[in-house]
Amino acid sequence: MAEETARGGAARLVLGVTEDRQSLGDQIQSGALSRLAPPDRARAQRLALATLRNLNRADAVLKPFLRKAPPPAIRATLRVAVTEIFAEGAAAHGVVSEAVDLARRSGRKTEAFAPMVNAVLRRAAETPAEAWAKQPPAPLPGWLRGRLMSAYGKAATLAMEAAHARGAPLDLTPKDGDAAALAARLGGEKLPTGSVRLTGPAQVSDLPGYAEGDWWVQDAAAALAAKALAPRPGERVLDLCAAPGGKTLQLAAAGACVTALDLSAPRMARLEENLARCRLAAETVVADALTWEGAADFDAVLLDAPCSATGTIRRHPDLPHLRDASGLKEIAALQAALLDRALTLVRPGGRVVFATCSLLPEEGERQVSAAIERHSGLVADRDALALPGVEPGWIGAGGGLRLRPDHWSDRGGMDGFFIACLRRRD
Ligand SMILES: C[S@@+](CC[C@H](N)C(=O)[O-])C[C@H]1O[C@@H](n2cnc3c(N)ncnc32)[C@H](O)[C@@H]1O
Repeated sequence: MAEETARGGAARLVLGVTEDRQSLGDQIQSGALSRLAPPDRARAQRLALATLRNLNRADAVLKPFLRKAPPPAIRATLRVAVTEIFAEGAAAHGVVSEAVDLARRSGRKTEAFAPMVNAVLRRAAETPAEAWAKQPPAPLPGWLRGRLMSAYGKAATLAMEAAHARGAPLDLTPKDGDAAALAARLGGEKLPTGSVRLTGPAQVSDLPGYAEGDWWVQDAAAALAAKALAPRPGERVLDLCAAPGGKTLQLAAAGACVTALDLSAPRMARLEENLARCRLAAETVVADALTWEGAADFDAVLLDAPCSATGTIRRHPDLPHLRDASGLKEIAALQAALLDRALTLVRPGGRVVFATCSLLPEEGERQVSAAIERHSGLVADRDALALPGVEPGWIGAGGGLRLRPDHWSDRGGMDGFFIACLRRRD
């Protein structure tokens, strides 16, 4: 497939996800868009994300005009083209002629399909816009949908699917905590929880204050974990699964003495870059949290555990194509082991914040109830979750904060997250 245009790059990314089960991140990191200039690279990514969020709509618009399934590369080109026309409002003429060109230039196998691409897209482009709009949001894969239905019911699950289709705005955390000033500076919205939200496309590194490290990108839901830990200046805080460091930055900005630990050296290198850009300091350790022999007297430990990442589908629409339920048991067992480990590293009376960017109770509520059963004297501190902007209904019976993509649906949603603050009473 030709790569030298943003549309070609987008089709290649979509194909990589749907056919090769390769994440967008991995493809981009391994150079899938390296032949494009930076603005086209960004456009290719945006278009691939939009296409993956709208695959069912694209397929519904294309279906009446396809007599049989086209080869995967052609299908990806068609899907990207109709997404650009219907979701982004691009002029059909230019989109169709480039898609035909792409088919022609992409190799012998696809060349023969160029006339078909032309005929199908010309007719599909005439489809009334309502045919696109009336399609329901893409259903989640059965393994995930079933679990969400059991946990939250049908209406909430459909609302989450709708939130996934809408995508995610860009949320920032101000280093000095002054969300009103940052919102005014960048023309964003100050969110009730203290993050700043920007809508519309933005090149992050071009925004005022990026180079100076005045803020960092962090979803509003993710920002609540460090807020629940409420670090005080001078407190010794361990960030146990720290990279790439959004929460480390929050803890350090609050004046805590932070030890940031992560298993992954490349991810820790990104954490160090982030600290340097924001002119913040933390001790950094590359180690396995399960075997690391550190001091066991931290005032607080933040455990942002590895998880299914099902709370981040708004920004990672490739995820439902890549994951299935296999591995869930293992990751839940790792979370329990990490939580047990975190509890050994905090001083008596200290606190452990457990967080995952997952929508699944087995990676959230059930982890906390099981830990409380395993450890006498351990309690979930509900008061720690009574933070500005947190609605009381988001705090569950077990004392954990359940955040979902359909929360704040009128202001652009939030990532799915679970956060609990545990205290050792021994
Ligand atoms: C959800 S991410 C952390 C995100 C981070 N807290 C932030 O706010 O930017 C989970 C991290 O856990 C790390 N990890 C996984 N297993 C680990 C282990 N056994 N010990 C330490 N870190 C681990 C991964 O490398 C990954 O960076």
